[in-house]
Amino acid sequence: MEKILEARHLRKVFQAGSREPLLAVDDVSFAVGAGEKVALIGESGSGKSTVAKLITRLLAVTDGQIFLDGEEITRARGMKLKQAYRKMQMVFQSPVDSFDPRCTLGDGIAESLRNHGYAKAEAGAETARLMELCGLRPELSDCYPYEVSGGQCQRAAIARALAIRPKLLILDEATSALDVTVQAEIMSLLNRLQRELSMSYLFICHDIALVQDFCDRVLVMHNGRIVEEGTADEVIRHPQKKYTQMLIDSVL
Ligand SMILES: Nc1ncnc2c1ncn2[C@@H]1O[C@H](COP(=O)(O)OP(=O)(O)OP(=O)(O)O)[C@@H](O)[C@H]1O
Repeated sequence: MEKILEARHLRKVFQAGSREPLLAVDDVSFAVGAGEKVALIGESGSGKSTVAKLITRLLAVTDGQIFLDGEEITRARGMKLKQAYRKMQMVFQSPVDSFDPRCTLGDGIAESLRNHGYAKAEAGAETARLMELCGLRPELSDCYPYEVSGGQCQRAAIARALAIRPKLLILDEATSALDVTVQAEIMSLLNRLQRELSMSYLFICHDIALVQDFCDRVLVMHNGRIVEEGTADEVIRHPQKKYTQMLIDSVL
């Protein structure tokens, strides 16, 4: 399978003032294939978000390499990083915070399109199409982030991430702040979008039950390392590590 993302031996050490250095990510290697949905799970503090931030270049790696669609982006900056963001987008846990509170949802999505070369009129039409694709009524385009529900705002954040047709979507606890029904709606939206647009997902969450029917492969993270890997069924039915069993017991 063609690889859209490859992380090789990633390491991240946080060094804050006089405190002991903290090894948050320790020799993490994995790949995400084209069209593949991979889950990265683990308890709070295991290093999942740090991995996401290293891959999206929001944090600099201490060591290791990152390849996106065959090209190394480990230290990409400027134009090269902008080009990488055309292929990879991220959706965060708190959709309201990821939008500018002074802009409507429609403006937020259109801005992303404009940043990537769309003319104003085209951006308006494409925003409407994306909102429809993500199950949002057109009139919500004029709402501010704090005027809509968490689920609607997360759909808008997904619409914005899709604006430039990325090959890879990194979702960091993207449904964790939503109640169970809305969570299920967003998972079903993500499933539909994946089928229609053949994207790859790196789905980061602490809840193994959520990814059970959704992801092709599961990576289990503990203390900064990937300790187990397999299909969701393999990992859930035959966990190899006590830690994975504990994660399963806590939710299933
Ligand atoms: N900017 C930072 N500076 C110092 N330490 C950090 C920083 N970001 C994260 N850490 C530490 O790195 C470790 C891993 O954190 P990380 O947020 O990646 O875990 P996580 O698995 O995503 O947890 P959560 O789901 O709670 O976000 C934790 O011990 C955390 O306190």
